[in-house]
Order: sequence, then structure tokens, then C-alpha cells
Amino acid sequence: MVGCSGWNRGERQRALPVCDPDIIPLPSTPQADVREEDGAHESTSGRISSDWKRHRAGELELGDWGLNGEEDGGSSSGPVDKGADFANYFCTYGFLYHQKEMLSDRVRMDAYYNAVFKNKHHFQGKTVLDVGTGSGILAIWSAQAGARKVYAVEATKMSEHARTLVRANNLQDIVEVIEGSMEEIDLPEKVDVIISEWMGYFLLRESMFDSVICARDRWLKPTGVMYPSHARMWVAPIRSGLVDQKKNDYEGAMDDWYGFLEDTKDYYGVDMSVLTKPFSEEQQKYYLQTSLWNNLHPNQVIGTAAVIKEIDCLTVSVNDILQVKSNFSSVINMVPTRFCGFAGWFDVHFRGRGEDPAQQEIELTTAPSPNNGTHWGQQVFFFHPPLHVDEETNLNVSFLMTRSKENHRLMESEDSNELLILLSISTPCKCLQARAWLILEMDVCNVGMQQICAGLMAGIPF
Ligand SMILES: C[S@@+](CC[C@H](N)C(=O)[O-])C[C@H]1O[C@@H](n2cnc3c(N)ncnc32)[C@H](O)[C@@H]1O
Repeated sequence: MVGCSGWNRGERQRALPVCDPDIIPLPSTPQADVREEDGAHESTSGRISSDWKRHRAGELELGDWGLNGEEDGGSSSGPVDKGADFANYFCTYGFLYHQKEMLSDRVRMDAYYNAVFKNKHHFQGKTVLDVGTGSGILAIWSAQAGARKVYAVEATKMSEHARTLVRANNLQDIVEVIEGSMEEIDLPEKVDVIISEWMGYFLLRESMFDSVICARDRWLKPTGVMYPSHARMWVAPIRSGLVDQKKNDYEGAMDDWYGFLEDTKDYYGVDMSVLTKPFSEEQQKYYLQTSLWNNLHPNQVIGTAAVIKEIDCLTVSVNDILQVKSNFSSVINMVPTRFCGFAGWFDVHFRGRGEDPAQQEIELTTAPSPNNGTHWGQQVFFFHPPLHVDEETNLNVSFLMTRSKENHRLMESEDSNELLILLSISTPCKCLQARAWLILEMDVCNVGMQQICAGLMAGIPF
């Protein structure tokens, strides 16, 4: 089954992802601009087109691109079904419009450009492997920075455009574009540098880092350098007007349902009201409690941000990223405000390696920013209803995010001490999803309760 349009309702809900249409929550949905009470502006607009955001959110179906599941982009690997993997993940990377969206992300581009050209010593006379070269941009920069040889591996037909671009820039003697899956191709030699832009939403979505790890273990020399070299995941409490919009949307869906019940009874003689509860639960699970993509303004972050995962790209294993587990504290640092949920984002660093460091370290961050948003934005998890909190309220948070197995069920949990909130985001990418628990314990004299616990279960896109 390729997607499922059953969830489409205007622009609010999206097709269920391909791999697990029955149980996987909806992808994050770019929302309309909403203004907070204090004027904070949550924008999902900007440089990045909605098609791109929808792609990275995994929302587009094959039909949207005029492809069918039989087409083979030369793309798959391992145990993942090749057709599904191409349909879910690789197909859109084969389009120029789509590569252009990444190439138009100035924060991303400036970071990689500076990382390469301010650290030419890592490239001059060296061999480089670009994992997932796309248009070939990172391979071309590597060659321009002085690399002796660059292997540019790309799973999709974008490899043909990359080859054309390499030739047009007269770098064909240095850059060799190889069409194929990183896991399946062979190189004639080991390399000094692996460069790749593998980061998905909330860092680990897309599971592309698995391919980079595989490449590193097979092809990086013992003295080799990773670009980027380090990555971190962050979480922080937020306020947001979108929480009200989501609630209104949910109530609108229920009003619509009641109208539908009346019509069905009046016109067709069948009383469907017995389905009201499952319909409502479906709406809650797959819309109300589904996390979403957003570009937050920094003043919507209402407490200290915490690092929940640190990755050394040189040493990390796939096992290390199957789960993200963290206990952290956050202190509300804003005058009485609404605590609507959490936002997650990431940064990566280009530091070289211990004995061969960068001359100039570069950071690429996707944190909320007034004017330097990225196409990654932030992933937002809401509570319903939001809580009112005072300055200096302590939040003690346990975070557990696990890459899901195919067809796993969303977890349910009952605990009398906990208010369980199920939030979910989803991905069709590589048939891998994840779920996350976020247990929130608050020091809540300010809100007049002893303890509030919230659980979060999310299909985090890996
Ligand atoms: C996020 S894009 C980055 C493209 C380009 N490097 C850039 O920075 O603009 C990732 C690219 O990697 C490719 N890719 C992902 N996994 C791959 C794999 N296992 N083997 C080969 N290519 C892969 C995708 O098709 C896509 O073109």
C-alpha cells in the first residue's frame, strides 16, 4: 500500500506513512502562522517551500511525484524492502527541486562551506568520501578545497545531475560520482575524510546516519576525519499558540462528526453513534497528540534547554543511536507563562579529530532563531491543556526515545500518578519509526499540585 489518503482533511492532516499505515502516527504538519499573546511569531513559512517540508516530514506519496513503486532508484540496502525504501525515502531525493531546497538553506550551506574552506588542511591532497552526494555540492567543495580524489556516492538518479555538475565545474578528474547504495558499493581505497549531510528532523530521522556509520567502518582510514564530527540533540519547554489551534481543529473535527452522524441516520437509516468514541480516540492520537514541525522564535522557549544526546561521529555505533535516553532538569526562566509542551532540535559540529583538529571549529545549529531558521525547524510536542507556570519552576524530565520495530503498536500506559499524554510524530522513512516517553515531574507549588507527570509517546522519525 502506498500511503493512505484516509487521513487527509484539508491541510491539517496528512496521509499515513507507507510502511505501517494502520498504526503509525501522522507526520508532522506545517501549520499556519499563529501569533502568541505576547506577539511571539511562530512561522512555518520562510525560504523552504512547503513541498520540501512535506517531504522531510515524510508526507508526500508516490503519486505526488508521478512515480510508482516499481521504479528502482538503485537505492536500497540491507533488510529493508527495496521498493518501500525507495517509495518512502529515496524517491524525492531524485528530484532537482528537492535538492534545491536543501541548497537554499543558508544556515546549512554556510556551515558546510565554512567547515570545508576554513579547514582546507583536512582536504588538501586527501581522499574524500561524500556519503549521499545529492547534487554533488559537498564533493565539489571538497575538490575545490584541494582534495586529490573525491568519491561521491548517491543512491538516486540525482547522481546523473551530480556528474553533469562536476563536469561543468571541470572537476571530473577529481570527483568520481558513483550511483549506488553506500552499503553496497565498493571503493578502490580507504579515505582520509568522510563528509555527509545526513541529519533528519530531530537529528535521527531518516536513519541516514546508519549509512554513514557503515561507510566509516568500511572506508575511513584509522587516522580519518568525520565531517561533521559531533552531534547533539536538545529539548526545551515551550509556549505556543498552535496548541490552541490544534485543540480547535480537534473540536471542529468532532463537530463535523456529529453532523455526519445526523446525516447518516436521516438519509441512510443507520445510527453510527457507537463509533463516536473510537473516532474521537483516533483524532486525539493521530492529530491532537501528534507532534509537528515548527520554526519557533527563541522567546517561545520558556526554560533552560537540555542536551539529551551527544554523538561522536567517529566512534558511535548504530546500537548507540537506536535509543535516546536522558534524565534532565529544566528551569522555567520566564515570568508566569503557559507551558504548552517541548521542542526538540539538534546541532552538529565540525571539529576534526583529537590529534588532527579543525583549524576553525564550525557549528550548525537548528535551535529556535529569530532570523536564522533552517528547513529542519524544531519538532514540537504539545500538552493538552497547557499548564500555567511561574518563573523558576523546576521540571525534571525523563526522556526515552526508541527506534521502533516495524508494526509495533503504540504503547499505552496507565499510572494513577501520571497524566499520560500521548504525542506522536511519524515517518515513512526506511520503515523505521520510534516512540518516545517523556515523563515530566514538576516542582509545582506554583500551579497548586504536588506532581504532574506527563508521558509522551512519539513516532520519532528515524
Ligand atoms: C540530505 S541529502 C544531502 C545531499 C547533499 N550531500 C547536500 O548536502 O546537498 C542526502 C542524500 O543522500 C542520499 N542517500 C541517503 N542514503 C544513502 C545511501 N545509503 N547511499 C547512497 N546515497 C544515499 C539521498 O538520496 C540524498 O540525495
